[in-house]
Order: sequence, then structure tokens, then C-alpha cells
Amino acid sequence: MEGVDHLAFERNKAQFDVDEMKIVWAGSREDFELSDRISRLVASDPVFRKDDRAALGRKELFKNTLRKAAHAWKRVIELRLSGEFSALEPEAYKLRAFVDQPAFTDLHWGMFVPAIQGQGTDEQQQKWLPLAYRMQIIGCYAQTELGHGSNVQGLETTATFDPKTDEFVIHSPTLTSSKWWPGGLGKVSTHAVVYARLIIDGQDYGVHGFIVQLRSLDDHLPLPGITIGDIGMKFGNAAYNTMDNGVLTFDHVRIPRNQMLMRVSQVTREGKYVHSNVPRQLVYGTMVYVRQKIVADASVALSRAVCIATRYSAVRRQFGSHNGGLETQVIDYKTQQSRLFPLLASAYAFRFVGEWLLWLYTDVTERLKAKDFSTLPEAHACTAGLKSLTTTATADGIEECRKLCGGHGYLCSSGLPELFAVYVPACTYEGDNIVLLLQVARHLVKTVSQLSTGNKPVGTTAYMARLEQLLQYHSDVKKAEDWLKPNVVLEAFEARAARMCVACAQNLSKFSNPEEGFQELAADLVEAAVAHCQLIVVSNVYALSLLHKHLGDFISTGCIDPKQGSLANEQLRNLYSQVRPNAVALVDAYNYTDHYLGSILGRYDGNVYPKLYEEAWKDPLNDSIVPDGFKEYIQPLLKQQLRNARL
Ligand SMILES: CCCCCCCC/C=C\CCCCCCCCCCCC(=O)SCCNC(=O)CCNC(=O)[C@H](O)C(C)(C)COP(=O)(O)OP(=O)(O)OC[C@H]1O[C@@H](n2cnc3c(N)ncnc32)[C@H](O)[C@@H]1OP(=O)(O)O
Ligand SMILES: Cc1cc2nc3c(=O)[nH]c(=O)nc-3n(C[C@H](O)[C@H](O)[C@H](O)COP(=O)(O)OP(=O)(O)OC[C@H]3O[C@@H](n4cnc5c(N)ncnc54)[C@H](O)[C@@H]3O)c2cc1C
Repeated sequence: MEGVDHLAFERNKAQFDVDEMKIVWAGSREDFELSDRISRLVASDPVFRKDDRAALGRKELFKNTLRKAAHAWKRVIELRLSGEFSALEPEAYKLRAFVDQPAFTDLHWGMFVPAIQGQGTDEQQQKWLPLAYRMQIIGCYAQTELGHGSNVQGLETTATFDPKTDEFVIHSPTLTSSKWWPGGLGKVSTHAVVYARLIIDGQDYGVHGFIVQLRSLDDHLPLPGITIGDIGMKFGNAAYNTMDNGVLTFDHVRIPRNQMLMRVSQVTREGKYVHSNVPRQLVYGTMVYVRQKIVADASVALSRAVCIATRYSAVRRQFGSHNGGLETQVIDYKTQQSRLFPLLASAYAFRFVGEWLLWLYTDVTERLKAKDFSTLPEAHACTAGLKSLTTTATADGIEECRKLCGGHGYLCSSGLPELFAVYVPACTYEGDNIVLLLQVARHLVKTVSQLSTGNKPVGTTAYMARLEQLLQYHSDVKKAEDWLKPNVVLEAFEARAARMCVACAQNLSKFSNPEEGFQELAADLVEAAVAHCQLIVVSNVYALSLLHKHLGDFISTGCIDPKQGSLANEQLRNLYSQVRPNAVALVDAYNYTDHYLGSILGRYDGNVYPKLYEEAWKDPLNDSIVPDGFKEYIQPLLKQQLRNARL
């Protein structure tokens, strides 16, 4: 049977309505129709072709990115995808997603514009946003330095107020203060939001954001006192090398006072520092916004990998032929199912948790407008924790999908190597995942310690209010089906997270210096934070596979016993059998075009082998039958062997 038939057969097995599921995945019928329209539009546009990417050198790749970005912007305007004011509309965002190539525009729209929106005064917004919305200026987010990234308070760039001229002097005092990493900075941005230490009259007021023009709007040359370049090739071939991550130094560059972003705190004409009645952490607001976006995108990246691995696993056959019959589809191996189906479930779970986090983020944004800052710590902990959890699981999941596709998964034409290389920095950028989990742990430990003062935990930590009950809890699961009850699963996860947090809090209390204790117990704290974040995401299959993976936690905290652990495993196997006939339909529900998937192994028609064979011949090495270099390097060897043989 040919691959084409395999997938048609698989699709016929589905026990649910795929079209309905497409709408569930998209969020609504309107969202589905929009995604469907835009993905087809991108797929049919030759400028957005991407199958030639792997063979391009850096310069060609980058020029090609500029071309795509300019064309994307043209299409946004022509199709009126940008709404009245900006490309931060869902339509434009979708177009960007389906173009599927990181570019400076991500940082312009994703960080520069939100930084001005969130941290600029009304006056500053009126001045800068129209220019940014029309892309008459292009901006980036210049926070990280060569010497400091995670430790934002450790940044060294200075912005010294000069009362004589009513200006700030932006300066890079050391090599390690060079801005290093900002995307879009290296070759494109005309402006940046630069994070620097505010110095007034010799006093250091900590890190603040400043709008700084970097390049001339006429000839694109760096302005006086500014040195900029690209930081060099990154992991993977094409992958993230479409982005000009940059290095930037300032030599006493002057900017007007009104270019400090002054929503959170201000510097007056007289050089007085005034802090508004708002938490200083609002300066970190852009990071919270992007972390939420990253969580929403995790399901997209994971689902692409899962779609490729699922379709290919249904097409691929190895072993098990009897009497000359067909070999077994690798998707029928229980080990394949136990590796693949939890990822399939995770992609769905992350899709829904992304929606929930968007709700949480929208809620906190509305509250902030009304000067209610009460949910800010919860929003920070959830965005940080879920960013960490989902990106780690997605990066690991993409790599697992590559392995699930055997040798062919290692070919660029499988789409998986590039997907991994583009995705994996998400575990580092916008906050290193461990550093972010430690932020969650701080929030949890604080929540536990405040219980005794009568502070009622809220939001995702509300379960801690039932601490006594959770500390007494022992699962009453008696048979495998009991693990299908959502409450049974949820309680086990709550009890495990609560016990791990309490254990950390108790161990911390043994240290006279809490900071020292926090450093010493960091590994346990990270595990408690993971347990809490997993609790936020749990759902049936996903929850049980997690429970199985972290069985040690559940047993060692006394939430369940080993027998109940085996029952969970038994139930998991039952669930895999139920998922099996639906697997291909479940990935079809993502509605991805072949252009977007960019994978021969994941083709909708399953026609894998002929296309793999065809693709191999397109490699530049196959342009000639005898390779360049044969005469210089191969022939002499062969002749030498011949001589030796004669000797
Ligand atoms: C052309 C066609 C059209 C195209 C249209 C396109 C449309 C595209 C639109 C959007 C695209 C979006 C996608 C964007 C893609 C972007 C790609 C990503 C690029 C990556 C960019 C970056 O990496 S930017 C740099 C990020 N850097 C970090 O994340 C640094 C990490 N470090 C920190 O965040 C912090 O310093 C810390 C969390 C580690 C805190 O350290 P520290 O302990 O020193 O804390 P502080 O003393 O500073 O503060 C302590 C106190 O504050 C609380 N807190 C900390 N952070 C926050 C926060 N963010 N919010 C609220 N509260 C916070 C902390 O909990 C402490 O609280 P206490 O109560 O005092 O305990
Ligand atoms: C592709 C890419 C794009 C980026 N784009 C931008 C951008 O547009 N703008 C921008 O400003 N920045 C950008 N960055 C920088 C990025 O935000 C930082 O690299 C990131 O925040 C991690 O910080 P770091 O490099 O200082 O890592 P480090 O903090 O040096 O991490 C190194 C190791 O130390 C560990 N570690 C650090 N602190 C602690 C701690 N307190 N406890 C325990 N372990 C710790 C980490 O877990 C990690 O294992 C980008 C980075 C990448 C890779």
C-alpha cells in the first residue's frame, strides 16, 4: 500500500468530526476562517517560498528575510490587515506566523511598540507610536548586555542627566556593558528602547528605558557615538540566522530628556526624580507581554512537530510482516504511542493554557489601567512559569518528534531540524527558564509563608488555602478507570505541588539567612515550581503521562502509593489505544498547509518516499555527478592506494 492510501485509511478511522475540531483548535469559526484564508494566501505567494532556505548563505538568507518582511508589510497594507493603527492585529499576526521566518519586524511589533505603549506617557505615545505603526521608524528592544542578561538590575549602560542641556548622556562604560543580543539591532533598527541605569547628580536610580535613535533615517549610517553590528552566526543553519541580533555601544550619546520612558517614573527639568504611585516592576511589563505571547506560540511549534511525526508514523512501516503481508505501521508500536501521544495531548493542552493566559493577561492589563496592582505578582509568576514550562516541553518535544521519525527526521527536508533550531532559544530568551522558575518559586514560598498571617491565597495558588486537607490527602484510586475522573487527577497534582512547596518552605526556615537558603535549595525550589506550573496545565491524558513521568514525586510526597501508580500507567495504555485511531485526524485538525509545515514527512497526502527521493536530487551537491574537489583531494588518494597496492 502506498503512503497516500495509508493516510486516507487513517482519516476514515477518526471517531470525531475533524471540521468541528478545527474550530476548537482555532478558537472560533471566525478565527478558523481567518487562519485558513491567510495560510493559503501565504502558501500561494512565491515571495514567501521557504523550501530553498537551508541552502542559502547568511547574506542571501538575510536579504531574503528583508524581502519577505517588506513584502509582508505591503500585503498587510494592501489587504488592510493592519486595522486602523497598527500591525498588532490578529490578521497581521497570523500573516507573520504563516510566513514562518523570524525577522526584525518581530521585535519592532513585538517589543519596541509594546514598550512604548506600556511605559511611555500619553505624550510620548502620541509622538512615537504613529511613526512606529507606519514603520517610518523601526525599533528594537535593547536590554541585554554582554555581561548581564538575566540580572536586569546588573546592567551597566548609563543614562546620566545633564541639567545644563536638559539631556541624558547614554554611555557604555565597559566592554561588558555593550548591548548584545537584541534582535533587529544588528543591521536594521533605526531606533531602540535602551535599558540603562539612570544617574542624576551622581546618584544611581536603577534601570529605566530610553528611546534612542541609532541610525540616520536618510542613509542608515549609525549616528555619531554609536557603534553597531551583528553578533554573528547562531545555532542551526537558516533557523534564527534570518535575524540580525546585534551588538551596540554608546560613546556619550545625547538624547533629549523627554526620551526617557516616563510612565512609571519621571525626571523633571530640574533633575528631580519622581516615582509615580505604581510598582516599579511595571518597567518589566514588556517582558510579561512577550512571555504570554511565547506561551501562546508554544502549542503552534509543538503541534507542527507532532503533526509531522504522527503522519509519518502512520506511513512508516518496520517489522512484523507475516506471510509476505504488510509490515507494522510504526504508530502501532506501544513505545511509539507512549512517546508521541503525550506530545499530541500537550500540544492541545498548551493551546488551551495559552488562551487562559491571554485571559489572565488581559485581565491584569485592565486592572492596571484602573490602578489595581493586586494581581501583578500572580501575572508575573504565571507568565514566567508557563513560559518556562511550555518552552522546555516544546523544545524537548520537537527533538523527540525528530527521533520518532528515525533517520529521515534528521534530514532538513523533514522540517524538524530547522523547527528545533528556531525554537530552542525560546528556552533562553525572554528569561532563562530556570531563572524564571526561581521567580515562581519565590512567589510560592511567599504564598506559603503568608498563610499563617491569614492572607488568603488567590488565583492559581488558591489551592494552598486547603493546605491542611492537601497535607492529609492520600489518593483513593482503586482501579485504573478511577484515574479518568478529573477531580481525582487534579487533587493528586494539587497535593503534590502543595507538599513540595511546603517542604521547601520548611527547609528554607532552617536557614538564618533566607537568601542563602534560597540559593542552597534552588534545585528543590525549581521542582516545586514545575509541579505548580504542571498543575495549571493538567488535563486527562496529559495529566496521566505527567503523573507517570513524575511518579517519584507523587509517591515520595505520599499522595499516591506504588499500586495506584501502576493503575495510572494501565489507564494510560487504555487511553493510548483510544487515541490511536484518532491520531491522524487530531493532527489534521491543526489545519496546517504543506507550505507551513515545510516537511516531506508530514505531507498531508502521505506521499513521503517519492518526494524524499525527488528532493534529494535537488541538493546542490547533486548538481554535478563528480564533485568539485575530486581532482585535488580524492583522486590523489585513490592513486596512492593503487600505488600502495602495487608495492
Ligand atoms: C511586517 C508584517 C507585520 C508583522 C506583524 C508582526 C506582529 C508581531 C507581533 C508580535 C510578535 C510577538 C512575538 C515576539 C517575539 C519576540 C522574540 C523574543 C525575543 C527575545 C527578546 C528578549 O530576550 S528581551 C530580554 C529579556 N530578558 C529577560 O527576560 C531577563 C530576565 N530577568 C528578569 O526578568 C528579572 O530581572 C528577574 C525576573 C530575574 C528578576 O530579578 P531580581 O530578583 O533581580 O528582581 P528585581 O529586584 O528586579 O525585582 C524583584 C521583584 O520584582 C518582581 N518581578 C520581577 N519581574 C517582574 C515582572 N516582569 N513583573 C512583575 N513583577 C516582577 C519579583 O517577583 C520580585 O517581587 P517581590 O515581591 O519583591 O519578591
Ligand atoms: C535568540 C535570542 C534572541 C534574543 N533577543 C533579545 C532581544 O531582542 N533583546 C534583549 O534585550 N535580549 C535578547 N536576548 C537575550 C536574552 O534575553 C538573554 O540571553 C536571556 O535573558 C538569558 O540571560 P543570559 O544570557 O544572561 O543568561 P545567564 O543568566 O548568563 O544564564 C547562564 C546560566 O546561568 C544560570 N543562572 C543565571 N542566573 C541564575 C540564578 N540566579 N540562579 C540559578 N541559575 C542561574 C542560567 O540558568 C543558565 O543556565 C536574546 C537571546 C537569544 C538567545
